Amino acid sequence: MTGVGTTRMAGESPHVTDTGTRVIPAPAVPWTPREFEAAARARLAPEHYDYFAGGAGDEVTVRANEAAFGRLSLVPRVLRGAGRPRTDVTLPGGRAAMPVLVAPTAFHRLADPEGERATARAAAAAGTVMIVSMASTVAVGEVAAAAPEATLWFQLYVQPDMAFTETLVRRAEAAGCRALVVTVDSPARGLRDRERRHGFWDLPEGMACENLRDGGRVRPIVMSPEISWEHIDLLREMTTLPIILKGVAHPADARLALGHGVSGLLVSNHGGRQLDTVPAAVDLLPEIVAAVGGAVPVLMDGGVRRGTDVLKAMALGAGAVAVGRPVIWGLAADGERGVTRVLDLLRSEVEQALTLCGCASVHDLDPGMVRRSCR
Ligand SMILES: Cc1cc2nc3c(=O)[nH]c(=O)nc-3n(C[C@H](O)[C@H](O)[C@H](O)COP(=O)(O)O)c2cc1C
Ligand SMILES: CC(C)CC(=O)C(=O)O
Repeated sequence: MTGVGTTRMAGESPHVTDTGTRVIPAPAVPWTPREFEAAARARLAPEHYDYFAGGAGDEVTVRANEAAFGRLSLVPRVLRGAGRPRTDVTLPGGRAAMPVLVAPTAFHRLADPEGERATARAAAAAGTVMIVSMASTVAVGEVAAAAPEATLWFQLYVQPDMAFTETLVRRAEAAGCRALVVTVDSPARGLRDRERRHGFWDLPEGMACENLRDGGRVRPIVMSPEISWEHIDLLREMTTLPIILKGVAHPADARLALGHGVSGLLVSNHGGRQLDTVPAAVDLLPEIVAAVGGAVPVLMDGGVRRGTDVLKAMALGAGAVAVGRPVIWGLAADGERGVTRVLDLLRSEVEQALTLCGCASVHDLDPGMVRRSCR
């Protein structure tokens, strides 16, 4: 007889097979962040599911991000009497109750009519940071108004028209955003076959990138190969907000960034959506952490799906992690409630994994608790 757990969700009835094994049927409500994907897929138009799920090229990096966590093992410590662990962290833009942030992702109204408003309310309920995408389908000021308790950071693609970039920065400041996350891995848009196959180029009628409004029109997002460190210097002069560079992958760039007044780095390959065959984000992390030498916090995103993934990244030196697709899946599956549940699952998994590792907080994690296995 295999006891699979003591809690059951409404509507579930364990039954016994003729071999005597107790079977719990697939839950009506997803129990893990990964299980939300199927629920979301069932509700999304195929072209929108593929936009959210897909990546660049052969999606080598999309797969690598999750697979790399599977190749890392956690080695717990015992008998430390650590008690119930704390999960809160201090970040450049303030504190968060958990080390899992909402990564910037575009077009939330494709997933739920409330769009980014719903995501922000769920992030506020979880006490975590939502990084609002510049390509949000609700203007950042309205996101802030819908979730006054939320801690928001604003993600920016520097626009070659620096006067308009300044307009975007002022909109983020006026909305109360506490940091700017400047995405630097996008001098061009990634080559995404799934989007091309569907001919997914535009948002449906009545939906737009609301932050890009300029008079009577909505500007297109320009991804320009002309953007350079000079633009980061201009941004640094433009605002007192902490600047976090998102998408740094090479340790040489991490070292360069330190000379440009940044308050943090977010190691990321854009969820495998920009340059395909970039290494898994968690595999890039140790070299970047070493290059930065503690000068600024290093965050990471890409492939985080479990509390144990969060611990692995933090043991390797991340100050926090962010999740992209799991939040989208929660939003598409069940709106604000779905995002709340995804974040709550991740928070409780982090707490449980810290307990099992003998840690009183994320500060007790260290690289010696992570091993690379040959799987
Ligand atoms: C549908 C989608 C839209 C995204 N939009 C943006 C964006 O507007 N700006 C940005 O910097 N990154 C964007 N990203 C990348 C995420 O911020 C993040 O790097 C990535 O999703 C992390 O990987 P994960 O989805 O495996 O958690 C997007 C990712 C996805 C999946
Ligand atoms: C609208 C896009 C620029 C958003 C993005 O970064 C992405 O789809 O990965």
